[in-house]
Formats: sequence, C-alpha cells, structure tokens
Amino acid sequence: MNARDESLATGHIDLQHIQVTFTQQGSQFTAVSDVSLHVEPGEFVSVVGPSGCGKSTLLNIVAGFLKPDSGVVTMDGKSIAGPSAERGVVFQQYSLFPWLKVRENVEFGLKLQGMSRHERETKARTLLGLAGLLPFENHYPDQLSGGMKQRVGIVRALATGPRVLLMDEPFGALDSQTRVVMQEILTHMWQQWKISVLFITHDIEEAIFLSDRVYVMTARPGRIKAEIPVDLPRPRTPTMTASPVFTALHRQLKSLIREESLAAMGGELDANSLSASWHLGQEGVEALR
Ligand SMILES: Nc1ncnc2c1ncn2[C@@H]1O[C@H](COP(=O)(O)OP(=O)(O)OP(=O)(O)O)[C@@H](O)[C@H]1O
Repeated sequence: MNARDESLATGHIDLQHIQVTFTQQGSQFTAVSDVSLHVEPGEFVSVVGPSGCGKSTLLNIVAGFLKPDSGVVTMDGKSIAGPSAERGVVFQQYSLFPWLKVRENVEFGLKLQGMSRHERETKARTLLGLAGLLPFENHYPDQLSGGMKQRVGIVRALATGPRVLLMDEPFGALDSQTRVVMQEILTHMWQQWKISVLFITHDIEEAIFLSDRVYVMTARPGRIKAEIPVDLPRPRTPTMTASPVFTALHRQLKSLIREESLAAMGGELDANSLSASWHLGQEGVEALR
C-alpha cells in the first residue's frame, strides 16, 4: 500500500447521538440534539443550516475544542479527546501569523513536529507551488489578498499531513467572485489530496459544488433534517452549476433550509405571513405614514 492508499484508508469521522447544551445569560439551552453524522475516508461532506443551528459547534467537537454533553465522537475508531495535528482546521478569519512570511507560516507546524529546516522548506515550497503561491513565499500576510491568505491557510493546515480537514465557512469573508475561484481551487486541491473534509457553509451552491454529501440541519436545537448525496461527476467544473442535477439539488436544499430559517425566526413567520406582510393594503399603508 503506497502513502496515498494509506491516507485513503483513514480519516473516518463518526458522530453518534451528539447532544450539546450551553448556558447564556444564566439559562441553559440545547444547541445540538441527537446529531449523528459521518465522513468516510476521502469524502467531502458539507453541513448547511440556518444561522445558530449548531454547525460550528459540531465542527468544534470534531476538532477537539469542545466536548459534547453526551454522544460519541471518533476518528478512525478512536475517541476524540482534544485537538490533534491529525485534524487540520481552517476558519473564516485567516488565522495566519502576521509577523511571519508566507512560507514561515506554512513551516510553523512542521517546525513544531521537529522537521529539519531543509525538509520543511522543501515541503512548504512544494505545497505552495501546488497552490500557485510560490511567488509569494516571502510576502507577509498583509501583503496578500483575502483569497490568497485563505489559500495559505489551507496549505498550512494541510502541511502537517492531517487525515481530516475541518473548514468552518472558510470563504465567508471573500467577495463572491473570489469565492467561486476559491471553490474551484479547493476542489482541485482536494482531488489531489483525497483527504476527508468536513465543510461548514451557509452557501447552498458552494455545498453542492464541493461535496459528495450534504447534511441539512434544523433550526435550534440543531438536528439532522436531511442527508443529500450529490450525484455530480468529478472533477467539478463551473459549467456544472447550470446542469439539471445541480439546479434540482439547489432547489431541494433551498426549500429545506428556508423552512428552517423561518422556524429559526421564532415561528412567527411562515410563508403566508411573509407575503401578507408586504400586502398591507391602503389601511396598512396609511398606518405606516
Ligand atoms: N460557547 C458558547 N456558549 C454559549 N452559547 C454558545 C456557545 N457557542 C455557541 N453558542 C450558541 O449555540 C448556538 C449554536 O451556535 P453555532 O455557532 O454552532 O451555530 P452556527 O450554526 O455555526 O451559526 P452561524 O451559521 O450563525 O455561524 C447559537 O445559538 C450560539 O449563540
């Protein structure tokens, strides 16, 4: 078995019956209720759902930053007890060290792993080259665009050889054009690495474009409402977003999330009241004057 086959055989994430409660302003509430989900080795899985449904909470549990109140979370059959280099994390905020140059940022984790200067320089330069960032290896983060910073963040997370990549709205801070390009870059990088990815996003199109499967969560308390396989061939290309399969999936996911977004607004809004509120009639218009 070569190194690539070995990495394919690992990176299995399994969450079973996860329950999380938080306390806010002195009162407890259930943030996540009875969530079970899995990511197979080498699979790209997204989680979508309305704001506040617990998506980041689930990612933080897999990252080992947070312990659930009940339920079981494992990676390759072993209980997750805390953060580990086996699980790389990329957040929306570019968490690069501003005082280090691009290559030094990528080398940081390798240095902690005890890799020699020569080896880590070679590895960082190879990875930066694959991400089209080699010409910027000696730049500081604040000399880069948002998209480039996030590419460096992804390369840095991948450098230490994690078996799983956890991404929490990684492109959320980017403008829509850059975001689309980043999705393409990520899907190409992922095809080369074939690493397991758990990806959190608000963006339905992004979830479909990137994923093998998409989990949809309910409004708080977050549960799994649906699990949707994405039956689109790889490699993914931008033209696929106009295909009948893509548009059907988009419609299905949009409708599932809309129901939950309305529920998240407290139940006082439903489809009828939403349209009624815009048809005020003459009396309503007068009342607003
Ligand atoms: N450490 C914490 N203490 C108290 N409440 C928390 C904590 N972390 C998250 N919450 C609350 O739990 C709920 C779920 O939060 P979470 O960030 O996981 O949701 P999300 O689906 O990722 O939201 P968004 O899409 O808006 O980023 C929210 O109501 C949030 O305010």
